[in-house]
Amino acid sequence: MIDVSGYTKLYGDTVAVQSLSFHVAPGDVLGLVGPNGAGKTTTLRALAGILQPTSGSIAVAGIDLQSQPVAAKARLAFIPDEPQLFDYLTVTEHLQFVARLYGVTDAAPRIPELLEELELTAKKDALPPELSRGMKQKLAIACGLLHRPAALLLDEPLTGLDPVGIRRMKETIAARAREGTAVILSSHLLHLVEELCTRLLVIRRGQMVALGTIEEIVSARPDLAGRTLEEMFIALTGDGTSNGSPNGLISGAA
Ligand SMILES: Nc1ncnc2c1ncn2[C@@H]1O[C@H](COP(=O)(O)OP(=O)(O)OP(=O)(O)O)[C@@H](O)[C@H]1O
Repeated sequence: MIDVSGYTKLYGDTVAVQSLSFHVAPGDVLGLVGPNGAGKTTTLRALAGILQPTSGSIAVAGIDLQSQPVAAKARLAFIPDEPQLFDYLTVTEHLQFVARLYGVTDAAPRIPELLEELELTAKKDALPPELSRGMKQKLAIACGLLHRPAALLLDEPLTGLDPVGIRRMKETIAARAREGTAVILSSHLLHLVEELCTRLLVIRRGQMVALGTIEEIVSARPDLAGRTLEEMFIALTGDGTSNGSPNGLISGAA
């Protein structure tokens, strides 16, 4: 569903991401984790078609993002960590606008369903400046889900949500995966990653250091057995990793 091959991104002389290759199948939730500056946002923005790769290729639902950008983008949704909304459109108008952009034919019943799922019904006529940070985040996610994307890209999706909102958001993400959406979730919240993700992609300084299920990663690094995800993260991304070569840590690469 999402295929990345040799993705590399340079900013001038800075190598932000180097030769990243991975696959996310329908129903998979891939946790993209790494320290600050590791290249997670750069990777998500490339997958969303916002950043052009320096080299490599990306396909969504079998459609090449560089040669057919509009068709590929029509199959995905990218929810950035900062919600991008229109100040003069109400909550409902946002969804109606997105429905027209993406040609969603059943928007009339879908919009109230999504507003209910994301607990926005009471705010359906509000403008973004009247919404809290968490409500803005929920609206951005509702807009992303309206066209039933085949690939869902989420950058820190829980920012600003209250405990009930967090639980509902986790259910929303898990429900989309059960329906066959390929999900990539980038977060520093390792408990979220552990709970929702079927596989992990750990990057450090733009390079992949581990890919696979936790079991696959542990089988490539037996010294990580019995460790918490936080301890694994520190061992995989710290400067003093015990086995030296980052490439030796990669497991289950697609
Ligand atoms: N527009 C840009 N111009 C130059 N360098 C950039 C630009 N955007 C990102 N970088 C650099 O690319 C590298 C990867 O940054 P990126 O934002 O992808 O990291 P990240 O993993 O998302 O970090 P964080 O967890 O802090 O959000 C960093 O070294 C960063 O300084």
